[in-house]
Amino acid sequence: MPSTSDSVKVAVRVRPFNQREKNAGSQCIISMQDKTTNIKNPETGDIKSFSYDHSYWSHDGFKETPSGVSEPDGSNYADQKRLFSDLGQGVLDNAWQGYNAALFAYGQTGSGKSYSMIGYGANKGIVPITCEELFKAIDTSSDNKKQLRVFFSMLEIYNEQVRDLIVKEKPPHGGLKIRQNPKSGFYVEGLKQVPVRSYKEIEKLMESGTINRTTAATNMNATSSRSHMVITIRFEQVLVNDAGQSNTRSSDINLVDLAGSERADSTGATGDRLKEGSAINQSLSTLGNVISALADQAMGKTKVLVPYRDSVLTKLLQSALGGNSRTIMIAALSPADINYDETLSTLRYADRAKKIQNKATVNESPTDRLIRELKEENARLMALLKKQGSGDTSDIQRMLEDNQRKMTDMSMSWEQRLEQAKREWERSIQQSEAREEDAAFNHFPYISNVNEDPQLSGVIKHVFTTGCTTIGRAGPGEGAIQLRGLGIQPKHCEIRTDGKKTFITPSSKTAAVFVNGLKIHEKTTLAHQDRLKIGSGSLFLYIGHPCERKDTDVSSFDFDFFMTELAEHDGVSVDIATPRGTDHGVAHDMANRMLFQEFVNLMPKIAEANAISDELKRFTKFEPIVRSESCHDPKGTAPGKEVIVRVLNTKTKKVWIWSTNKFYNRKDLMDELYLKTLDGEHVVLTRDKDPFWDPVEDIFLGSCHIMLQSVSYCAEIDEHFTVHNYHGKEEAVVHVMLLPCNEKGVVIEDDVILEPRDLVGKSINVLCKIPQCMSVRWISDDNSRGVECRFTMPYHKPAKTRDVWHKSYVEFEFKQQYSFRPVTQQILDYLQTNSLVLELWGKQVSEDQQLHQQLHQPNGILNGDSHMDATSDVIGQLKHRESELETLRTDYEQVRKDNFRLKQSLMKCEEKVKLLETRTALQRKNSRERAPSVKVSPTHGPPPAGAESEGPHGGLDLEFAKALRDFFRDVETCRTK
Ligand SMILES: Nc1ncnc2c1ncn2[C@@H]1O[C@H](COP(=O)(O)OP(=O)(O)OP(=O)(O)O)[C@@H](O)[C@H]1O
Repeated sequence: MPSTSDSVKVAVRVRPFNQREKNAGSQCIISMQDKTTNIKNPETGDIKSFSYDHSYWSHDGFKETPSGVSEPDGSNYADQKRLFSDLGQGVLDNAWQGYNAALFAYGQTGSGKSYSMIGYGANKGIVPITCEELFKAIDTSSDNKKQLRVFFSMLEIYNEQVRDLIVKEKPPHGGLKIRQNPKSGFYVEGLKQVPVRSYKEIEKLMESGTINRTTAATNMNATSSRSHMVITIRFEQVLVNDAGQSNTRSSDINLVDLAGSERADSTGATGDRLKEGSAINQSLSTLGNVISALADQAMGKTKVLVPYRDSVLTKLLQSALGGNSRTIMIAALSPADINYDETLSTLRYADRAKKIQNKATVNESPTDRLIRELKEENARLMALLKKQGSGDTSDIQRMLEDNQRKMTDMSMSWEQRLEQAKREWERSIQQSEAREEDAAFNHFPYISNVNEDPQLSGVIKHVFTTGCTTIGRAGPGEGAIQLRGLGIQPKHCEIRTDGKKTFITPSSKTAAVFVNGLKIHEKTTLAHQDRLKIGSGSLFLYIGHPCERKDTDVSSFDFDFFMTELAEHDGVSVDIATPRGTDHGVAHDMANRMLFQEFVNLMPKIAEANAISDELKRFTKFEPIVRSESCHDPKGTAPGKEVIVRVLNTKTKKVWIWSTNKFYNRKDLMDELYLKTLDGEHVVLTRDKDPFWDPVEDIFLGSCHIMLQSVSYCAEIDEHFTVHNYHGKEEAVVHVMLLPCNEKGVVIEDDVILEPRDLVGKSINVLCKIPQCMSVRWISDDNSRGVECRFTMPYHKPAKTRDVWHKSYVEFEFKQQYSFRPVTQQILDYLQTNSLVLELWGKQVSEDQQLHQQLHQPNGILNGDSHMDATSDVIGQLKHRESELETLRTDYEQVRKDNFRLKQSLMKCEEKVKLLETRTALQRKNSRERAPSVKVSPTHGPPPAGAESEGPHGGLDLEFAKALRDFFRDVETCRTK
């Protein structure tokens, strides 16, 4: 069979700026010459260059034809046609020759993967063009002796579960199973492979697959950027010779749109004790590991283990990566400076991938031989089944059924298979056609879904005919739209239209409905192109009555638009996104734009986490905060800002501060937990696996700046300073004294000097006192919080006051003497231009301590109405502890039983040994007394054949042999246990 050794072909493509990047005034950091791609570090100006098989410039230099196709404007702009002729055509040629082919798109969310693979509107991507061209070639093929067959399948991998996108129904619990065939490798059991006759049919299947994907994504709270989509086109050429023998040449073309690469590795979550826990990105990180291992192998490293088995994606694509396939990878790049880190990591990833060597073989064999092989395989499996007896044979049974199905398929004529598929699929395809026709979008107002992935936007539409429509989680009924997204209540809101006007009304105070970024509480009129957010993440664009639709272009109302609008209503843009051209310089300007982007990306995830917490009754509230570094900076002018997440347990009142990376990691785990609950699993988590829980920690509450200039003049400071928190709000008032003193710490009054320079070479002594802190907001009623002050006097070690608990008027009674000896000009300069930063830190009692306190407080937790809240809180915690204890008890009980059984077996064995010893001695004695011609049974091992019929004492020998056998079996059982 012909085979070729080929390295993976790699192409990179840079897209135009998106609206958000344009609004932020982004700079393009990518440039290309021929096959080389360069990236510029926006902060240092350093340039790194990479060379690939193709470098596609699609950033600018294009014009749009009247039909909406982007074409080069006399420039080197790489359009969709060029990508197809460079990459897609090769895939097709390979398929005709019988080679497997694979095409991957890799890159961060929104970098243009789907644009290259699937395309948008008139700009069709490689997948549709390849399918279209395949059918064009099939239709013009004049070879009558060849039968050409095409099969289509489409699946999605999310959270290591496989879903068939062609099937509307929910996949079985845990998703479709991955099985391994000793010859053909891994495959998805029960995945529909639909025989198709035309490109039109593929288009319909892709359309319905996209609807299924969108519905699943909204129901499961899974944005598509977290899932992988694999489309497989199987192309078979069956050649029948004059003698009627047929030969099948086949090719699997795998077209893979990968999840956004920004979360490919969990290193970002360093420092989080649960960083290894999540499976959501397992496929993507394993893909990276597989590519690295294969690249190492290609560079001559030996003993490299390629971890294909570590994820669903890499199992399914084993042949595409280092196996029997010709493979192409498209790395999609954002041009914007704010995405520098991510784009650089994509370029590095692509650089590694190009080293991989594949060994593609033509898949060709006589059909009869394929059937014969399947029959032989089944005969072998049957034999195995018999041998296995009553053991677990489900895997063998499944393989047998699978082979049987393949044989039936092969023996059916192509026409019969098409007919069967037609019957199966036509109804559902017709239904979706009918739905569109019936929808009457042209006559009535409607809402159209908006998704993070533009491919999934505008896929689901709900029309409002005159009257009232209820929206909610409750089952569909007359005049009802069922939405299952997060934070949607059974009856969430209603939309009423009277033929001219449309109104939306939330059904309760707690039902979250936002119109154009603003939360509404009462009946609100909707206007054409209004943006709706229902619950915590279901986004829709409202399309008004036909008479209102003056502007029909809705392309600008994408996910970004929604998020930016919501963020602006939260006051985010004003605070953190300083407009370009302000006096902070380019670096600061970029930092602000990055911060704004990070905040906007974080907001919807925070809303989802809050909704999950509500639904799972975890009493945890997440809040994004922009932390200014000036809080900790002695000059108070540090421009740096950082987005962090404040986490509050509303029951225990414990607070944590998480980095955004830690939050994203925990959010993955929350998503997994939520999915399990949706699947009907009752999950009891111990604390060490709980994404909502962490041990208590000290919390930075705020700081105040005390100018040190007075110290350099030996002037006293005795003032009350306001401690401001991250929001700039008053957190407490602290009384601080910096009093000039002598070396013994005795305060010197009225000895201010006029010229600090005179102090050079001498000493400054200062007594620092922090007597009290007042109006501390942090202190709660439940006696579980305390505070302390921390600061670092310049040129001295960090210091802190004592911690004081449960009081909002705190007496620290702190006193410490500091000396600057000898005073240098440098010290004086520092004192004259800097401040002492006094930080107020919140302390928290651990939950276990709190529980203990509550149990032992004078009135006891179980008495009195005033303790109701504390009581239910403690009872909740006790129940949780009890369930953990119960799990441990069950485990312990199991181990104890096993132990008991083992001991019993051992005792039995010992008894048998004794019995056997006695019998052996008796037998020896007997045989000595008998005639010497009588055979003696061996003392070890089973008796020889025919021993039962020997002599008058055969019965005793038999019993003896049986006892021996039992003995050996028991010893064996003990050993294996
Ligand atoms: N070459 C291009 N020319 C014009 N527009 C492009 C190009 N590439 C991408 N875009 C636009 O950028 C946006 C994001 O692209 P796309 O949806 O393909 O990203 P993605 O990487 O697939 O994102 P996701 O991970 O969410 O699926 C889309 O609006 C798309 O139209």
